[in-house]
Amino acid sequence: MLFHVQMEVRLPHDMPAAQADDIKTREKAVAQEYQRQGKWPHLWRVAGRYANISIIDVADIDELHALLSSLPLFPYMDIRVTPLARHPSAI
Ligand SMILES: O=C(O)C[C@H]1C=CC(=O)O1
Repeated sequence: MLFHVQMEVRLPHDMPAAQADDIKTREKAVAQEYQRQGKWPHLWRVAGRYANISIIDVADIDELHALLSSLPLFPYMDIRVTPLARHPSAI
């Protein structure tokens, strides 16, 4: 199943820089592992915002939730999910 996912990162302004850097380093490793597994085929930065638009390819909504909630930045992200169905005109 494909999901369009928009993630907006909102780190607390008073979070120490070292803690933020550690979370971002761990986030990158986890996100890249999901990409290697083929579960995260698209990851795009939204220009001008600390946000991304992603396509996630997983078996079902429970796996999607497990993936998203495993991300180190999960507690600091506003996440919007749109399930995608095949368009009848798509070739
Ligand atoms: O930077 C972001 O958009 C947030 C998050 C999503 C993947 C990743 O590596 O970081």
